[in-house]
Amino acid sequence: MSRLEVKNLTQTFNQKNTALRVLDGLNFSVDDGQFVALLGPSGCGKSTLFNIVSGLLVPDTGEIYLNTGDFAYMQQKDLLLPWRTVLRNSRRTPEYREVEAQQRLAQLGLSGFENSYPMQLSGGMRQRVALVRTLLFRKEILLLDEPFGALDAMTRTVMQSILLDIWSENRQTVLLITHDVEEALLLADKIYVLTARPATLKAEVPVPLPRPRNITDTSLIRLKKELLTLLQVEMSKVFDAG
Ligand SMILES: Nc1ncnc2c1ncn2[C@@H]1O[C@H](COP(=O)(O)OP(=O)(O)OP(=O)(O)O)[C@@H](O)[C@H]1O
Repeated sequence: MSRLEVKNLTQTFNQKNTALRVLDGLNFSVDDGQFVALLGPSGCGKSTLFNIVSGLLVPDTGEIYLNTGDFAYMQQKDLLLPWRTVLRNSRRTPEYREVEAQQRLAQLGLSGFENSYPMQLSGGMRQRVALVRTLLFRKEILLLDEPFGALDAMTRTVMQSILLDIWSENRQTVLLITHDVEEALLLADKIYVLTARPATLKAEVPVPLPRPRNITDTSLIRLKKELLTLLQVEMSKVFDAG
C-alpha cells in the first residue's frame, strides 16, 4: 500500500528576476513502512521537495497524496529554540514523554546535557537533539533532511544503526535525504536518484538485502558503483552549467 504519492510536482522560484525551475514533473511513491533514501546533486531541489510534502510550500503544479497519518520533519537546520534546555527542546510540553525523552537522549549520547542550552552544544550534538525531538513526535512518516550531515564518520555510523533499530521497532515510513551513497545503501529499502536541477526522477534502485548490512558485501559494492555512475552524470551537469 502506498503511504505517500508525489505526482507531477513542479516548482519554480524567482531569483533576481529570473525564474529558477527547481522541480520538473517529479513522480514517485513510498509504501507503508518503507525506508526510502533520496540522492541527488546539491541544489537539485531535495529540501524543496520536503517543504512541499510537509505542506510548508505550495507547489506550482502537482499533488501529494498522503494515505492517512501524519509526519515529523527534521530540517537541515536544527531549529532548536535557544532559550530552552536540551530536555525541553526534545519535548513539545514539559510533561510530554518525559521518560522517553531521557532514554532517547541517553541512547544518542546526550546524557548529562539535558539541562544545557543549544548554544552550549556542538553542531553534531544539536543535530542529535533535533533527531530525538523528531522521533518523540511518534508520527507515521519521518522526513529526515540530512539528519547526520553535521556528524563525524564514527558518530554517524552509531546514529545510523540507532535509527535502524528504531525503525525496526516502529516500522514508520521514512524518507531520508542524504549525500552519502553508503548511508543510503546501508539503510534504505529503495533509493531514488534525482537529476540535477530541475529535479526529476532519474532512477529507482531497490536494495533487497537483509539488515544489518555490510558495505563490503559484493552486491552493495556493485550497487554503489551503479549509484556513483548515475550521480556523477548529474554532478557533471551542475559543474558544466556553473
Ligand atoms: N525560497 C526560495 N526562494 C528562492 N530560491 C530557492 C528557495 N528555496 C530554494 N531555492 C533554490 O532552489 C534550489 C534547490 O534548493 P534545495 O534547498 O531544495 O536543494 P537541495 O537539493 O536540498 O540542496 P542541498 O543538497 O545542497 O541541501 C536552489 O538553487 C535554491 O537556491
